[in-house]
Amino acid sequence: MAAVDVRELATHNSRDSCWLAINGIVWDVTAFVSEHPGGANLILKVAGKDATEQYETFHSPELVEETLGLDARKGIIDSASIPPVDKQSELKRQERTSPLLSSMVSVNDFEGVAEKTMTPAAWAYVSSGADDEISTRENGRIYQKVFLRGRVLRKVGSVDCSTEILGCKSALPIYTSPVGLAKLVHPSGECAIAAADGKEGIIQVVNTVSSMPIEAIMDARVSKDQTIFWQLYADKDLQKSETFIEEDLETTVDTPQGVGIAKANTGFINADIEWATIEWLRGVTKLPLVIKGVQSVEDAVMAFDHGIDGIVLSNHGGRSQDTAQPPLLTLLEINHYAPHILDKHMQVFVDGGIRRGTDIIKALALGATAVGIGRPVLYSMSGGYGEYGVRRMIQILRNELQTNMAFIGAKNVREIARGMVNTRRLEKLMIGSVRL
Ligand code: HEM
Ligand SMILES: Cc1cc2nc3c(=O)[nH]c(=O)nc-3n(C[C@H](O)[C@H](O)[C@H](O)COP(=O)(O)O)c2cc1C
Repeated sequence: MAAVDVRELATHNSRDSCWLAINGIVWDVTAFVSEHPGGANLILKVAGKDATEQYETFHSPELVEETLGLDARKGIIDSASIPPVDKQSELKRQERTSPLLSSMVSVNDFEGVAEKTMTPAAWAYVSSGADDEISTRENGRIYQKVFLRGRVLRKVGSVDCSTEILGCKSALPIYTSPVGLAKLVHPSGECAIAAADGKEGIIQVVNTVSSMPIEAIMDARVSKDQTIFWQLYADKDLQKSETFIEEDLETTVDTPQGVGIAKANTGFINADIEWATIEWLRGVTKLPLVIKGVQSVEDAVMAFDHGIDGIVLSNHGGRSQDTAQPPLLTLLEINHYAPHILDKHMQVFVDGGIRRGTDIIKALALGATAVGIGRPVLYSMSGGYGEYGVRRMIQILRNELQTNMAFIGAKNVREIARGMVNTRRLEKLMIGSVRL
């Protein structure tokens, strides 16, 4: 490849002619600028420059080639002439300014560290919700409106929190939800989560647009038997998704897997997913299928009738549509209008605002198999804590869950029963009638 002079690169700094250097290679992105799913401005800010640091904050190394193709390469640049960013010393600075991990005693403690140590852009990206952030707030608040009804004199002895999620063993009825761009928070990104989850015996859900390559995440597992679930954002070109599932998911990835499917609106993502797409997916893979983002009892019943293996009641942490109802309320709807779908072939998962062991008990009492933890995963790896922070966060939840299961009179997760929660204050918030 031809050598490109840094001064020449600098002249291609506009929408009309836009070049970037990434890891020493110069790319012509002129045709791509206005199609960039992250927005044209992000690219234009680094036009004519070495964009490696900004690019790597959001993307895996191979994405540029996959997206633009080799023809978009203009040549090689001597990236040694560009002063490197010392990521290790930045991490050391964060470690020095963060409190001792042992002083973190509740999941919410990590949020305070994250706010102080994350860059303003990362903090805004992770902590924010859509519009007025009403759903983000209400997701958590709703758990405070449910009261526990413990049973006494039940000889609980030692409490066993383990369960099975889609046929895979999990030490706790929790999993880490897919959270994009973990690398924004810690250089090990999703690899730190994989290692922490493996050591604590829980399952990680990884999304299509993870910030670390899937191979690196798989290598970060503690053993080949560690389960990872994969979330698929179906491509506009369904054939691409089919090839991905057949070639990458079922062959490269060699442990028991789940596939999740989510609907969203950015660039390459297929926003036309319908129930027929689910039938297509069922034909493409024998892996368990989970639909994430179910927000009504009507759709929960549709999923059940389509033979889906699991649903995640979720409004994506209030990040998509503001004022979407809290997932716990959707779970209550299912209890009220369609209890026949609980405890059958389809498992129900819930996420959004879960921060306490008692929150987990409340969701399980209403029929959830397990709950997803989103933002706390990223908060707990901030401040330079990485894998150790995520482990501490999981351990805090485990301790709270064990203690509260003993209080409530349940020695294992199957003994957490509907009668152990009083949901009276929520019932007036629930929709008055539905047509199923
Ligand atoms: C030529 C270089 C680039 C290519 C080919 C590219 C490609 C893409 C693609 C395909 C997506 C969709 C999601 C994904 O697959 O990750 C995306 C999203 C995004 N990109 Fe880039 N990108 C480039 C450079 C950059 C740069 C330099 C930045 C930041 C300064 C950036 C920031 C983002 C952000 C913030 C998103 C949205 C992520 C989300 O909402 O989940 N990209 N980009
Ligand atoms: C930074 C960030 C990125 C996320 N990215 C995705 C994603 O790519 N796909 C998805 O289905 N959900 C995504 N979510 C939503 C989470 O999977 C989860 O549903 C939500 O965060 C749960 O709420 P909580 O953060 O209150 O625990 C993201 C959440 C955050 C905070």
